[in-house]
Amino acid sequence: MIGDMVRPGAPERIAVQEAINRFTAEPVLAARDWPPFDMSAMDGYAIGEETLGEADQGMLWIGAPQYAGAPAQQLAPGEARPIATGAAVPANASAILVRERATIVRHHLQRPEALVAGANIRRQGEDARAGDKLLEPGRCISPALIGALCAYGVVSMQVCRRPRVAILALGDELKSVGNTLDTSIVDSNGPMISALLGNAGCDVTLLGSIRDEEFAIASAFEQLLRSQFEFIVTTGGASVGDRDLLRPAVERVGGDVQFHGVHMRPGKPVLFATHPDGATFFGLPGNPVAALVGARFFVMRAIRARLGLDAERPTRTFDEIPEAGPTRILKAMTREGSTDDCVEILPAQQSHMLRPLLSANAWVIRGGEEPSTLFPLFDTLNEH
Ligand SMILES: Nc1nc2c(c(=O)[nH]1)N[C@H]1C(S)=C(S)[C@@H](COP(=O)(O)OP(=O)(O)OC[C@H]3O[C@@H](n4cnc5c(N)ncnc54)[C@H](O)[C@@H]3O)O[C@H]1N2
Ligand code: MOO
Repeated sequence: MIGDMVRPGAPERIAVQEAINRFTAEPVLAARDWPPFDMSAMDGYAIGEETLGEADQGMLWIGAPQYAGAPAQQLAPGEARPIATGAAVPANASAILVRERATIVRHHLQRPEALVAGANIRRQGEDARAGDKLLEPGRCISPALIGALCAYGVVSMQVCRRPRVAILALGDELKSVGNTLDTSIVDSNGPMISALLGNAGCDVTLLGSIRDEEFAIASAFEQLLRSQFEFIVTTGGASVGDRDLLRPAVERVGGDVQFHGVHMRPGKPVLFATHPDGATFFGLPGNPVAALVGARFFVMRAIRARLGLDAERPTRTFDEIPEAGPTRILKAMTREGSTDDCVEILPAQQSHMLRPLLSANAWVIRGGEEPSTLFPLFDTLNEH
């Protein structure tokens, strides 16, 4: 449902150097050939066709060196031209003799052993041709892709705008990190969700906490809607207590609740709402692991849709017969190889227990009449 209700965002054009971890919104084409000209692959001597045969007693005179960045003139008859790696190869040169194989006698190159035509020459366009389609939409730009695109002459590209996300923690009891007494509750969810979504490429504004008052929460929402945040993510106040005021506040500002409550643990009270102005609300439960699960699986599903990406696929599906009852999302540790025996469900799965997160690297999703599946701890989006 989330995937159908969140649309891909508008693209923007950015410089290739700025594109790390951004997602392409349109195909990216090579702007020129690579290599852009016939180029020497070695430091050595450019030699003409007539010198390719067996070594003989003849000698070639040594011309002026050809360095990278200089245009290449034709070889003269009987010339062997010193050439640097990356330098343009003269049009009538047939091969490059590597420097270590060259025998120089009185400023002349002794005719070399037989060389194959084209030896040590990188041909223009052998890696990419101008106009080749390099990337489809929805590709994450990695450091390697930045290097390749620069070489292929790409200067800028259309990428998805970063999703703009506001994060607000609900709860009278919450204090920000560093401003706590021993008995205070630290707003740990805000920084955690901010880190998770920031890491996934979102433009995140972390707002801190707000007291449990419907009017105050609704006014904060009004302001966020006016500021055109696309995603308003809250934690806490999502359940059924007297002071759980998320839902009435969302409805007060015109939010349309699509679902509130999911048959799963942790994360049961999660809320998803849309707003006629285009914003999306996620109300995540206050219990820290429930908040993490909600951000990891529900908010990230929306972020994927917003970036034009498909739903995430599990890294593994188990043969296991599903249990009855709610879907369980279990912190797990996988070891190299990930065979059945290598997936350990960690102890202490309650949604206030953070200790298993110190070693977990995966989630096992079990129950809900589906085969059990395995997902990495975070959806970094990078492999797609
Ligand atoms: N009668 C029922 N009670 C509860 C139900 C239920 O179905 N019926 N569901 C339980 C489940 S499951 C969850 S999860 C929690 C979620 O409740 P809320 O979303 O309303 O969260 P709060 O009550 O505000 O807080 C719960 C817990 O989490 C701590 N918290 C809250 N915000 C933060 C934060 N930003 N950082 C760290 N910790 C936070 C808060 O202090 C509470 O200890 O409801 C159950 N109850
Ligand atoms: O589902 Mo609550 O999310 O158990 O902690």
